[in-house]
Amino acid sequence: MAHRVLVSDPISEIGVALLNDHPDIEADFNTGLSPEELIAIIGDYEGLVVRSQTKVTPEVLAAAKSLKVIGRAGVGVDNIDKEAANQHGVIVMNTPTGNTISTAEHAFTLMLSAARNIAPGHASVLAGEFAAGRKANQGIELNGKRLAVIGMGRIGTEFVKRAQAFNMTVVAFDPYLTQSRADELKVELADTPDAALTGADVVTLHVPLTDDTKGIINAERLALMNKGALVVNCARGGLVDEAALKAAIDSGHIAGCGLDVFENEPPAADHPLLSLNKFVAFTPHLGASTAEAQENVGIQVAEQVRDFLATGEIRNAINMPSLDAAAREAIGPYLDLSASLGKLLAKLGLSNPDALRVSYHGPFAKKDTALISRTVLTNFLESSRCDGQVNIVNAPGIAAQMGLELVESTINAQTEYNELLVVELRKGEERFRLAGTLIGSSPRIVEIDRLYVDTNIRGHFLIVRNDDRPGIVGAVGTTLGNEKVNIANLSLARNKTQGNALTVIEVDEPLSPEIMAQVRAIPGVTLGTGVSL
Ligand SMILES: NC(=O)C1=CN([C@@H]2O[C@H](COP(=O)(O)OP(=O)(O)OC[C@H]3O[C@@H](n4cnc5c(N)ncnc54)[C@H](O)[C@@H]3O)[C@@H](O)[C@H]2O)C=CC1
Ligand SMILES: O=C(O)CCC(=O)C(=O)O
Repeated sequence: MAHRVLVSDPISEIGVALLNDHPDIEADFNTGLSPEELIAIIGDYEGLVVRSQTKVTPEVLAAAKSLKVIGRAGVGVDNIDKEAANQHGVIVMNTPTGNTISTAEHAFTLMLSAARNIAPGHASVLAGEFAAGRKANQGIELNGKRLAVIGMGRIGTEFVKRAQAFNMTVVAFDPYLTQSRADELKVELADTPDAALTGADVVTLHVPLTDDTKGIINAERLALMNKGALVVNCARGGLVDEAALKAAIDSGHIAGCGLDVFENEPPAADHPLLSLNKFVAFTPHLGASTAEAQENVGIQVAEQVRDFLATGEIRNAINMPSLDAAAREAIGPYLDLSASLGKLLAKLGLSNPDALRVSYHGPFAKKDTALISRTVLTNFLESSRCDGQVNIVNAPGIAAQMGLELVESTINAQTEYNELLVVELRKGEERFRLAGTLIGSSPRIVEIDRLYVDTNIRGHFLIVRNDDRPGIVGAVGTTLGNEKVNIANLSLARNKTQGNALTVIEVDEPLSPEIMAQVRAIPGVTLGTGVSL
């Protein structure tokens, strides 16, 4: 059956066509839906493509019983309830690069427009007040002025390049900007927003709206800027305390602002900032509204959603490690191995563990291991809980609710294998571990509870713990033979000091409870588990 995708905001036609061109995808373009209308139909769809108009609320996600992926044609995902998406196991992807240049150009335009009174000057010409408009609208030169940039990601960096061409000096605050990158970009690195704003003539914002950044430009910080400064916001409305900005402009300390975004969009007609008529430029969230940007993000979002639904490839997910074709090639066999190790841990390991530790021995460091660890966790939880609610997106949240800590470690000590993946359950002082590796390119399980085996990762298995004395494995084999169960493979391991042994028998079909009961009744068998991986 085709994967159904709802495109609920306008994206470029080429994006919708890309989705529909795939034989396994059926896309419906249905925009302008009310929240109730969206809730009524979302249950039919596996994919949802939005821009910023559609609000993906917890109520929408609760109704989205088949939804697997939300694609945002743009950067900011604040219109999508990430918590609820995680809880429902829905991957959220954005298209981080497609609108960078358009948005940087727009922000720069707002700075120039506010500085040179383009909007009030334009209005005066239209009103037939040429001379009066000329007299009233003397501007501010940007040459040599100090620019503070809050957020030096993709858009911030592009803005800076343009500002440097205008001979502005730049100071930047971004907690993830290193000194060496700041040196490379020829910007002064500030340790705090306060340090960036002190003595600045212009501030421009290029950060996502989060609990940390909400209201990042407030009355105290505006007061740190030079008299006559400008505020440019082409990121998100909630970043600026609008009342504080209006008060600072009214007081004459701040000259004006260029805003593409407002705390509530559209702003009310009587919004206090809209009454300003000098050093202002307002646009209706147009940062990414160019043909080029919309084509870029429309194509990117369609390709990402299509590839995820058709092949499982994950690109630009904000709630999942990425798995593109190259990464899949590098870690694909380990994903298969980690899924089997997770399931086996659930069958053989400790009940109610406190921690699941995933350790990487050998040159794993060059691989992106986050997805391997998450695959172990997901399969462990899925096989332990049987409620069908666990998936790779919500597994960390479910583990946290259960009080199960996922611990990852990289171990440099040499093992007899080039790379060894060890998964271990911990409960107080108790430990239970499994290990696997690649032999050639084949994933193999090579250790069960510190006993060395060599077995496949897929198939039906009988795992027997028994006293290490003659005849027991033979008796197990006879029981299987009597029941016409074919043995495909057998791996034996023994612990001489403890006098016990472990046998992993691969069989052609799942073992019935009756056969398992017969196996467990064999004298000397201490544990018998049937597992299908
Ligand atoms: N007006 C419009 O139409 C558009 C608006 N946007 C907005 O612009 C924002 C930035 O976009 P990009 O540059 O592409 O994102 P990005 O992810 O490349 O850059 C964001 C930067 O903010 C930094 N950051 C995060 N928290 C911070 C904090 N507390 N203080 C300072 N820096 C912090 C990050 O380290 C990162 O470098 C988006 O989140 C979106 O909200 C993006 C595109 C269009
Ligand atoms: O035009 C749009 O879809 C809004 C773009 C935007 O705000 C973003 O990409 O974060």
